[in-house]
Amino acid sequence: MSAETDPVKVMKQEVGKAAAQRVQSGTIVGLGTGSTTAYAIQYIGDRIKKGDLKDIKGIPTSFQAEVLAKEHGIPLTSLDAVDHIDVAIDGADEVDPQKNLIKGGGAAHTREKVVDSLADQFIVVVDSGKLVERLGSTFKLPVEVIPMAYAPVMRAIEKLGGKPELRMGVKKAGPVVTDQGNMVIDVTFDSIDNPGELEKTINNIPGVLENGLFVGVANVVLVGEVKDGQPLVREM
Ligand SMILES: O=C[C@H](O)[C@H](O)[C@H](O)COP(=O)(O)O
Repeated sequence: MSAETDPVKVMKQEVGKAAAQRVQSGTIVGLGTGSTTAYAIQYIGDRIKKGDLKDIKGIPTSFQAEVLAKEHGIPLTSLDAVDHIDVAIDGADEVDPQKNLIKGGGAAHTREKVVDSLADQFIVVVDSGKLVERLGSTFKLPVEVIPMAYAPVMRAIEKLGGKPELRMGVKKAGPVVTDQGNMVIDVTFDSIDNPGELEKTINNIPGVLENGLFVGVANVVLVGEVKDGQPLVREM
Protein backbone atom coordinates (compact mmCIF):
# COMPACT_ATOMS: atom_id res chain seq x y z
CA MET A 1 0.00 0.00 0.00
CA SER A 2 1.18 3.50 -0.77
CA ALA A 3 2.17 5.85 2.12
CA GLU A 4 -1.17 7.62 1.52
CA THR A 5 -3.95 6.07 3.65
CA ASP A 6 -7.09 7.90 2.47
CA PRO A 7 -8.64 5.23 0.17
CA VAL A 8 -9.95 7.76 -2.38
CA LYS A 9 -6.53 9.42 -2.63
CA VAL A 10 -4.88 6.00 -2.96
CA MET A 11 -7.23 5.12 -5.85
CA LYS A 12 -6.53 8.45 -7.56
CA GLN A 13 -2.79 8.04 -7.09
CA GLU A 14 -2.71 4.50 -8.48
CA VAL A 15 -4.90 5.23 -11.49
CA GLY A 16 -2.88 8.37 -12.25
CA LYS A 17 0.30 6.31 -12.15
CA ALA A 18 -1.19 3.60 -14.39
CA ALA A 19 -2.13 6.20 -17.02
CA ALA A 20 1.31 7.85 -16.85
CA GLN A 21 2.88 4.45 -17.51
CA ARG A 22 1.02 4.26 -20.83
CA VAL A 23 2.67 7.42 -22.17
CA GLN A 24 5.39 6.73 -24.74
CA SER A 25 8.53 8.68 -25.64
CA GLY A 26 8.27 11.08 -28.56
CA THR A 27 4.58 11.79 -28.11
CA ILE A 28 2.32 14.81 -27.64
CA VAL A 29 0.26 14.42 -24.49
CA GLY A 30 -2.93 16.23 -23.47
CA LEU A 31 -2.69 17.03 -19.77
CA GLY A 32 -6.08 17.08 -18.04
CA THR A 33 -7.28 18.97 -14.99
CA GLY A 34 -8.23 17.91 -11.46
CA SER A 35 -6.93 15.97 -8.49
CA THR A 36 -6.66 12.59 -10.28
CA THR A 37 -4.86 13.85 -13.37
CA ALA A 38 -2.53 15.77 -11.05
CA TYR A 39 -1.05 12.39 -10.04
CA ALA A 40 -0.63 11.40 -13.71
CA ILE A 41 1.22 14.68 -14.36
CA GLN A 42 3.43 14.05 -11.34
CA TYR A 43 4.31 10.51 -12.51
CA ILE A 44 4.96 11.64 -16.10
CA GLY A 45 7.39 14.17 -14.59
CA ASP A 46 9.01 11.42 -12.49
CA ARG A 47 9.50 9.26 -15.59
CA ILE A 48 11.09 12.20 -17.46
CA LYS A 49 13.47 12.80 -14.53
CA LYS A 50 14.46 9.10 -14.47
CA GLY A 51 15.17 9.19 -18.21
CA ASP A 52 12.45 6.61 -18.80
CA LEU A 53 10.42 9.03 -20.95
CA LYS A 54 12.03 11.26 -23.59
CA ASP A 55 10.94 13.95 -26.02
CA ILE A 56 7.46 14.47 -24.57
CA LYS A 57 5.42 17.59 -25.18
CA GLY A 58 2.39 18.38 -23.04
CA ILE A 59 -0.70 20.39 -23.93
CA PRO A 60 -2.37 21.62 -20.74
CA THR A 61 -6.15 21.85 -20.43
CA SER A 62 -6.11 24.56 -17.74
CA PHE A 63 -3.99 27.00 -15.83
CA GLN A 64 -3.79 24.35 -13.06
CA ALA A 65 -2.41 21.73 -15.49
CA GLU A 66 0.06 24.22 -16.93
CA VAL A 67 1.45 25.15 -13.51
CA LEU A 68 1.68 21.49 -12.42
CA ALA A 69 3.37 20.44 -15.67
CA LYS A 70 6.00 23.16 -15.28
CA GLU A 71 6.54 22.17 -11.64
CA HIS A 72 7.16 18.57 -12.72
CA GLY A 73 9.45 19.41 -15.63
CA ILE A 74 7.14 18.52 -18.52
CA PRO A 75 7.92 20.60 -21.65
CA LEU A 76 4.79 22.25 -23.01
CA THR A 77 3.48 23.15 -26.43
CA SER A 78 0.22 24.55 -27.80
CA LEU A 79 -2.38 23.57 -30.36
CA ASP A 80 -1.10 26.02 -32.96
CA ALA A 81 2.32 24.35 -32.87
CA VAL A 82 1.26 20.72 -33.39
CA ASP A 83 -0.94 18.92 -35.90
CA HIS A 84 -2.08 16.11 -33.60
CA ILE A 85 -2.23 14.86 -30.00
CA ASP A 86 -1.22 11.24 -29.42
CA VAL A 87 -2.81 10.70 -26.05
CA ALA A 88 -4.77 12.74 -23.52
CA ILE A 89 -5.17 11.82 -19.85
CA ASP A 90 -8.01 13.44 -17.95
CA GLY A 91 -10.33 12.85 -14.99
CA ALA A 92 -14.12 12.85 -14.90
CA ASP A 93 -16.91 13.53 -12.42
CA GLU A 94 -19.16 10.73 -13.70
CA VAL A 95 -18.65 7.84 -16.14
CA ASP A 96 -21.54 5.75 -17.51
CA PRO A 97 -21.29 2.17 -18.87
CA GLN A 98 -20.93 3.54 -22.46
CA LYS A 99 -17.86 5.59 -21.37
CA ASN A 100 -19.81 8.84 -21.66
CA LEU A 101 -18.76 11.42 -19.10
CA ILE A 102 -19.74 14.44 -17.10
CA LYS A 103 -16.75 16.74 -16.60
CA GLY A 104 -16.26 20.29 -15.38
CA GLY A 105 -16.21 19.93 -11.60
CA GLY A 106 -13.13 22.14 -11.78
CA ALA A 107 -14.69 24.45 -14.41
CA ALA A 108 -12.15 23.30 -17.00
CA HIS A 109 -14.40 21.28 -19.33
CA THR A 110 -14.28 23.68 -22.30
CA ARG A 111 -10.53 23.45 -22.86
CA GLU A 112 -10.59 19.79 -21.80
CA LYS A 113 -13.14 18.96 -24.51
CA VAL A 114 -10.97 20.60 -27.16
CA VAL A 115 -7.83 18.72 -26.13
CA ASP A 116 -9.43 15.37 -25.21
CA SER A 117 -11.44 15.26 -28.46
CA LEU A 118 -8.35 15.89 -30.57
CA ALA A 119 -6.33 13.06 -29.01
CA ASP A 120 -5.86 9.81 -30.92
CA GLN A 121 -6.42 8.10 -27.58
CA PHE A 122 -8.25 9.67 -24.65
CA ILE A 123 -7.61 7.87 -21.36
CA VAL A 124 -9.99 8.73 -18.52
CA VAL A 125 -8.70 8.29 -14.97
CA VAL A 126 -11.26 7.90 -12.16
CA ASP A 127 -11.73 6.29 -8.80
CA SER A 128 -14.54 3.74 -8.61
CA GLY A 129 -16.88 6.26 -6.89
CA LYS A 130 -17.29 8.06 -10.25
CA LEU A 131 -18.98 5.12 -12.00
CA VAL A 132 -22.74 5.59 -12.48
CA GLU A 133 -25.49 3.79 -14.37
CA ARG A 134 -26.93 7.08 -15.65
CA LEU A 135 -25.21 10.45 -16.12
CA GLY A 136 -26.49 13.24 -13.90
CA SER A 137 -27.47 10.90 -11.05
CA THR A 138 -24.77 12.10 -8.63
CA PHE A 139 -23.33 15.23 -10.26
CA LYS A 140 -24.78 18.46 -11.62
CA LEU A 141 -24.01 19.21 -15.25
CA PRO A 142 -21.57 22.17 -15.59
CA VAL A 143 -22.32 24.67 -18.37
CA GLU A 144 -19.85 27.47 -19.18
CA VAL A 145 -21.58 30.72 -20.21
CA ILE A 146 -20.38 34.14 -21.21
CA PRO A 147 -21.16 36.52 -18.31
CA MET A 148 -23.67 38.82 -20.06
CA ALA A 149 -25.84 35.82 -21.00
CA TYR A 150 -26.03 33.95 -17.69
CA ALA A 151 -29.65 34.96 -16.86
CA PRO A 152 -31.26 34.08 -20.24
CA VAL A 153 -29.22 30.86 -20.38
CA MET A 154 -30.55 29.87 -16.93
CA ARG A 155 -34.12 30.54 -18.11
CA ALA A 156 -33.55 28.49 -21.27
CA ILE A 157 -32.16 25.61 -19.19
CA GLU A 158 -35.24 25.71 -16.93
CA LYS A 159 -37.40 25.31 -20.04
CA LEU A 160 -35.42 22.12 -20.80
CA GLY A 161 -36.40 20.77 -17.37
CA GLY A 162 -33.10 21.54 -15.60
CA LYS A 163 -32.57 23.30 -12.28
CA PRO A 164 -29.71 25.76 -12.84
CA GLU A 165 -27.47 27.33 -10.16
CA LEU A 166 -24.72 29.83 -10.78
CA ARG A 167 -21.51 28.34 -9.35
CA MET A 168 -20.20 30.56 -6.56
CA GLY A 169 -16.59 30.96 -5.50
CA VAL A 170 -15.08 29.58 -2.31
CA LYS A 171 -12.87 32.14 -0.59
CA LYS A 172 -13.90 34.52 -3.39
CA ALA A 173 -16.98 36.77 -3.34
CA GLY A 174 -19.22 36.24 -6.36
CA PRO A 175 -19.25 33.60 -9.07
CA VAL A 176 -16.49 31.20 -10.11
CA VAL A 177 -14.64 32.65 -13.11
CA THR A 178 -13.22 30.15 -15.62
CA ASP A 179 -9.77 30.27 -17.26
CA GLN A 180 -11.56 31.95 -20.19
CA GLY A 181 -13.15 34.65 -17.93
CA ASN A 182 -16.63 33.13 -18.08
CA MET A 183 -19.14 31.75 -15.54
CA VAL A 184 -20.38 28.25 -14.80
CA ILE A 185 -23.99 27.17 -14.29
CA ASP A 186 -24.44 23.79 -12.57
CA VAL A 187 -27.62 22.05 -13.68
CA THR A 188 -29.58 19.32 -11.90
CA PHE A 189 -31.58 17.11 -14.25
CA ASP A 190 -34.06 14.53 -12.92
CA SER A 191 -32.79 12.17 -15.59
CA ILE A 192 -30.46 12.50 -18.58
CA ASP A 193 -31.99 10.00 -21.00
CA ASN A 194 -30.06 10.97 -24.12
CA PRO A 195 -26.69 12.57 -23.24
CA GLY A 196 -25.70 13.11 -26.89
CA GLU A 197 -28.87 15.03 -27.68
CA LEU A 198 -28.72 17.08 -24.46
CA GLU A 199 -25.07 17.98 -25.14
CA LYS A 200 -26.04 19.49 -28.50
CA THR A 201 -29.27 21.14 -27.26
CA ILE A 202 -27.50 22.98 -24.43
CA ASN A 203 -24.59 24.05 -26.63
CA ASN A 204 -27.14 25.52 -29.03
CA ILE A 205 -28.43 28.05 -26.45
CA PRO A 206 -26.98 31.47 -27.37
CA GLY A 207 -24.36 32.46 -24.79
CA VAL A 208 -23.34 28.90 -23.90
CA LEU A 209 -19.68 28.19 -24.61
CA GLU A 210 -19.58 24.48 -23.72
CA ASN A 211 -21.19 21.95 -21.39
CA GLY A 212 -19.61 19.09 -19.46
CA LEU A 213 -21.20 16.17 -21.34
CA PHE A 214 -18.47 14.22 -23.18
CA VAL A 215 -20.28 11.74 -25.42
CA GLY A 216 -18.29 9.25 -27.48
CA VAL A 217 -14.97 10.94 -26.67
CA ALA A 218 -13.32 8.52 -24.21
CA ASN A 219 -11.42 5.53 -25.60
CA VAL A 220 -10.13 3.97 -22.39
CA VAL A 221 -11.40 4.33 -18.83
CA LEU A 222 -8.98 3.34 -16.07
CA VAL A 223 -10.68 2.80 -12.72
CA GLY A 224 -8.84 2.89 -9.41
CA GLU A 225 -10.23 0.65 -6.68
CA VAL A 226 -9.26 -0.58 -3.23
CA LYS A 227 -10.07 -4.27 -2.63
CA ASP A 228 -9.27 -5.99 0.67
CA GLY A 229 -7.11 -3.01 1.57
CA GLN A 230 -5.10 -3.31 -1.66
CA PRO A 231 -5.21 -0.70 -4.43
CA LEU A 232 -5.77 -1.97 -7.95
CA VAL A 233 -6.47 -0.47 -11.35
CA ARG A 234 -8.76 -2.04 -13.94
CA GLU A 235 -9.74 -1.05 -17.46
CA MET A 236 -13.50 -0.56 -17.88
O1 LIG B 1 -13.08 20.68 -14.65
C1 LIG B 1 -12.51 19.73 -14.15
C2 LIG B 1 -12.34 18.43 -14.77
O2 LIG B 1 -13.33 18.05 -15.67
C3 LIG B 1 -11.89 17.30 -13.87
O3 LIG B 1 -11.22 16.41 -14.72
C4 LIG B 1 -13.00 16.58 -13.15
O4 LIG B 1 -13.72 17.51 -12.38
C5 LIG B 1 -12.46 15.46 -12.25
O5 LIG B 1 -11.64 15.99 -11.26
P1 LIG B 1 -11.07 15.13 -10.06
O6 LIG B 1 -10.09 14.17 -10.63
O7 LIG B 1 -10.43 16.14 -9.13
O8 LIG B 1 -12.23 14.45 -9.40
